[in-house]
Formats: sequence, C-alpha cells, structure tokens
Amino acid sequence: MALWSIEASPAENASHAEFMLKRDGGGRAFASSAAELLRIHSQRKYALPSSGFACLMRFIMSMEDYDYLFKIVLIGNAGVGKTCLVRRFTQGLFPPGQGATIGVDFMIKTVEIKGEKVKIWDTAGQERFRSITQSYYRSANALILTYDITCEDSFRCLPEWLREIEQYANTTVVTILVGNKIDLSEKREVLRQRAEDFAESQSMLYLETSAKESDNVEKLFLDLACELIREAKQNKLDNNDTAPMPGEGKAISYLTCCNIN
Ligand SMILES: Nc1nc2c(ncn2[C@@H]2O[C@H](COP(=O)(O)OP(=O)(O)OP(=O)(O)O)[C@@H](O)[C@H]2O)c(=O)[nH]1
Repeated sequence: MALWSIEASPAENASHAEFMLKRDGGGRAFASSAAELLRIHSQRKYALPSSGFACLMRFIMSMEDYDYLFKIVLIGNAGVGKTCLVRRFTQGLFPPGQGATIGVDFMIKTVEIKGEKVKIWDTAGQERFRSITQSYYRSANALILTYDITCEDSFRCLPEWLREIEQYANTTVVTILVGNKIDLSEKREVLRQRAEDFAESQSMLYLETSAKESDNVEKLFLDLACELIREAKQNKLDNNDTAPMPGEGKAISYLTCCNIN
C-alpha cells in the first residue's frame, strides 16, 4: 500500500493549493480545501495507513472552520449501495456504473443545522478490505449498517456485521440499520416488517432508502447529525468539555427527529 503524507502550502507552483498530498516514492496532488484533498485521495484509490488517516482528520479539524465534525461510517456487504448513499448525500448524484470501492472512500460535507456548521465525514468500505475498514470505524461517531432489500444474503450477514461492531467499534457509537434500493420494490426479498423486527431486537432504528431516487437519504444523514449534536452538547455540559471529538459520543438508544432549516 502506498503511503501518503500531507503538507500545507505554500508549496511551489501551488497558487490555488492549500494542501499537498505527497505519495511515497513519487506522485503528488494539490487541493484547495480539505474536502478536495479527500476527493483526490479517494479518486486515486490509495488507502491511507491508519496513522495517516488520524493525521488527515486532525489536519482537517485544525484547518477548517466548523462547529462539529462527525465521522459516519457505512458498513455492510459489497454492492448494497454504501458508496451511492454517500455520493447521493454529499454530491447529490447517483453515479452510473458505480464500481466497487477499493479500500475506503472518503467524502465530506458541511451542512448547517439550526445555525451550527457541521462537517459530516462519510466513509464507505468494501468488505474484502475489512482489515482496513475496521481501523476506520473504530473512531466513528455513527455507523450505518446497510443491506439491500432485494438481496436476502446481505440481510442474513447482518449478525456477522453486528459482531464486528461489538468487537471493533466504540461502545457508545450510534448505529442505524438501513435497507437500501427501495426503488426496486418489485424485486424485494426482505420484508419490511422482518427488518423492523430485527432492528428492534438489536435496539437499532430502521430506515429504508433509495440512493437512486434519493428517498430518505437526506433524512438519514441529517437526523443522525442532529442527534450527534444533541449528544455532543449534552457531553459538553456533563464534562465541561470544549470540543466534541470523533468517537466521543455517548450511547444513544434512539434517534429523535428534528427540523433542519
Ligand atoms: N436500483 C438501485 N441501485 C442502487 C442503489 N444504490 C446502489 N445501487 C447500485 O448498486 C451497485 C453497488 O452500489 P455501491 O454504492 O458501489 O455499493 P457498495 O455497497 O458501496 O459496494 P462496495 O464498494 O463494493 O462495498 C451499483 O451498481 C449501484 O448503481 C439504489 O438505491 N437503487
């Protein structure tokens, strides 16, 4: 795996660049914002080592203006639509012919929720690269456990994913179960009631989405962000803390709806 390092400008001939991403053994890229840097990084399909990932996160936190930064990680079988959900939310598009994610894909979006600037950092990883993705969801504030409603197998694997969560994720992480691809309802293999029952048995909320038609995608991410803000504020009050850090959220047993505007 190639190793990347990050340097802040001024870098030579980088009039628009604030960030420079340098690859071990040659190769570099410039970006004018941390979000662009992440996009370049993910397009080039190289995974950062976990130390690099932590470094990148610290860098973003120090360089960009925000009130909160939340890391939301999507997990679930390959092909259930994790990357498409993230793309729909962060870029407002459904990429035609979305290829399998190599390693981990990062995307970042800043939203304003009730006057607070919130950065949501999404990652979606492929199951074949679990050793990489595990280190990424260790510091997650929220996990979106995703399956495909037209694929029984992806639903049957959920207990396996829950074991991973138990093993690797922060015990206080917020987890939500998502059944994606509801635009393909004629091909549905997993009844909604069955999924709701399963989610309830695991104390998770349940939501059905379509990355393709954009159904419930905004709701999914923004409701999660709302709840994470609420928890972060509560933590701050409890601990007299100054800044909410990724992975420091407290247990949340359910999500509350809130108006975004
Ligand atoms: N009809 C429909 N197709 C979808 C939807 N979401 C994703 N897809 C398709 O499902 C396939 C897999 O989507 P991805 O987003 O790459 O799935 P993934 O879970 O990120 O897959 P990996 O990167 O391999 O882990 C692609 O062909 C998408 O076009 C959806 O909501 N509806």
